[in-house]
Amino acid sequence: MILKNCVGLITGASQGLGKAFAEALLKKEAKVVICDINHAQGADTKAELDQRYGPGRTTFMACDVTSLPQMKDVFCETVQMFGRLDVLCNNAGINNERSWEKTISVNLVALIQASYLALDHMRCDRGGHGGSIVNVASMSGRN
Ligand SMILES: NC(=O)c1ccc[n+]([C@@H]2O[C@H](COP(=O)([O-])OP(=O)(O)OC[C@H]3O[C@@H](n4cnc5c(N)ncnc54)[C@H](O)[C@@H]3O)[C@@H](O)[C@H]2O)c1
Ligand SMILES: CC[C@@H](O)/C=C/C=C\C[C@@H](O)/C=C/C=C/C=C\[C@@H](O)CCCC(=O)O
Repeated sequence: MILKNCVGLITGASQGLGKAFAEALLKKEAKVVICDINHAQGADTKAELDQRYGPGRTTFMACDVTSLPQMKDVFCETVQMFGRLDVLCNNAGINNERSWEKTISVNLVALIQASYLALDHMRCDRGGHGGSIVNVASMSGRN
């Protein structure tokens, strides 16, 4: 898949699978926005990816995916900074057995909200270029 100069936004990408997805896009010469609730880890990861893949290709935006105003800002800043959005990866997820409401809010509601926001920027009839939305799930979701 040709991703050169494409722009990907990955939620929960300060560490773990999200960080690995960011690296996969950077290796294909895309630009990446990593957004995460963990400011310190996000800043460290941006610095590490800048060193590995060159400056100006990775941006960190601190946000809580369950906050619609924060997510609206993340999408607007992404397009202002890089001029386009081609890939959204809804990766942020938690496994909080003490609060099923919070788990549903992060793993499901935020994913749907972010997907609608992405469509606003990707839709060809609204000035976008189309794009792809990748949702990360779990076998736990089947049980
Ligand atoms: N690791 C596994 O074995 C596994 C298995 C099945 C599914 N998954 C799914 O893969 C995804 C990534 O998992 P991982 O193992 O890399 O997890 P991880 O805990 O290492 O990383 C998740 C990231 O999401 C961020 N995050 C959490 N809540 C957030 C919020 N409200 N707003 C913004 N960012 C938030 C965290 O700060 C963290 O950086 C998750 O959706 C998880 O459910 C992982
Ligand atoms: C229970 C694992 C998964 O459903 C939820 C993950 C939520 C947050 C990510 C991270 O903090 C924890 C990951 C833990 C993974 C544990 C075991 C995995 O090997 C399970 C793989 C099967 C699957 O859930 O798809």
